[in-house]
Amino acid sequence: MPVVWMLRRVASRMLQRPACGCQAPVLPGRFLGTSPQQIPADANFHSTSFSEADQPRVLITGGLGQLGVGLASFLRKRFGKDNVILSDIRKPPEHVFLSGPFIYSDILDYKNLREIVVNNRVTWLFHYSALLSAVGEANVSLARAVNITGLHNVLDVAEEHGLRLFVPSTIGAFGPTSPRNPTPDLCIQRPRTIYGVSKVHAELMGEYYYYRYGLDFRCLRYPGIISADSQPGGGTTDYAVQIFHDAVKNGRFECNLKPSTRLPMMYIDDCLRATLEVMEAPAESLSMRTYNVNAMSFTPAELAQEILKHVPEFQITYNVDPVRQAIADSWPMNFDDSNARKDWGWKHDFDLPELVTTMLNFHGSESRVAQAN
Ligand SMILES: NC(=O)C1=CN([C@@H]2O[C@H](COP(=O)(O)OP(=O)(O)OC[C@H]3O[C@@H](n4cnc5c(N)ncnc54)[C@H](O)[C@@H]3O)[C@@H](O)[C@H]2O)C=CC1
Ligand SMILES: CC(=O)[C@H](N)C(=O)O
Repeated sequence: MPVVWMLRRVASRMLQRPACGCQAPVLPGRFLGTSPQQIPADANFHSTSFSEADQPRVLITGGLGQLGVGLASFLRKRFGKDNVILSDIRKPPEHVFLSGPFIYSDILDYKNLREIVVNNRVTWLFHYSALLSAVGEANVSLARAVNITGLHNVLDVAEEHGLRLFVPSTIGAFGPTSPRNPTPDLCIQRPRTIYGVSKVHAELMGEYYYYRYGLDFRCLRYPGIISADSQPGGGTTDYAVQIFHDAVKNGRFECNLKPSTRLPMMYIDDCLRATLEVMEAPAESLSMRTYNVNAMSFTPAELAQEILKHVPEFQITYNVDPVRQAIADSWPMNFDDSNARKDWGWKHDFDLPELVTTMLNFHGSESRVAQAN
């Protein structure tokens, strides 16, 4: 039986490997047993048009959070609607459900994940499921399960099926003993949150699978991401999203970080573009598998100053949350992303003034529509 199993593994690997163009792997990750559970495949998934046939087949885990829906829409424009499957453990809102393939996927259920990858011939996986920094501190055991055990499942499925795998890391993968201004790619990483610890683990495991098995693992350390049409999921940088909503709606905002707390930030359009660019970069251009990416860096006071230029009556007050403040005080103030710029040509489009104009325009037009209705 072990001989049959080994042959099956070798054959399936020969068929799967070309998708990423990596070295042949050395050892299998997990036993490929049969699963009693069948997920009915959505008819949409099989209706790939001729022109879409040689595009990557993408799965996004944890896709209903702040970033996943935007990523799906961005990738669908590039690869075709039916080639990008959004997944999560939550029920999608109607507009998301109607916008393209959606499937239930719990990353803690290894067989379920494997079945989705196999049934839909997935070739690229964007692993977005996670508990963020503040939520993670409030529920350490769940954060450990989702961010660490879940990652192990994803790594094994990706390795077994020859996927190209993107896992986002974060400025939170650094800690108080890291150089903070600026923080380079390679330096001391001793984070003090379960979120940060799990992300350092993800970076190291992904790189280990790359060197050991040839897994095409790619990882960006995102700064705080600012988006207009999606809510943040419980992080330390959330204030920089909420402030725009409150400025337009109420003309005031209560900030849970001190006015002088400087953190690296990025507008979502830059974040999604960076993610696709690193996934499409030729393997030989990547001197590393985990890169810092950055756009801007500001404090709540500086952000409020910029908003005041557009909303003269805007007022900011401070009611500091000690948990979030302690986390922010241990994170980078400025992020050195020179390796990403050098290796695969990373360049951001949005600085603070463009960010503020774009965010206020979005919320302004939303509130005008609401008033008109
Ligand atoms: N939003 C940001 O500012 C930043 C995000 N990142 C990373 O980007 C990724 C996406 O971030 P967001 O969209 O902001 O996160 P989010 O917290 O908004 O969404 C995470 C999603 O994971 C899902 N999830 C939780 N448990 C799951 C499970 N067992 N199986 C499947 N899905 C599960 C949740 O339902 C949620 O929809 C995360 O890995 C995060 O660490 C990194 C740095 C900055
Ligand atoms: C920067 C992040 O990783 C996230 N937004 C958080 O604040 O936890």
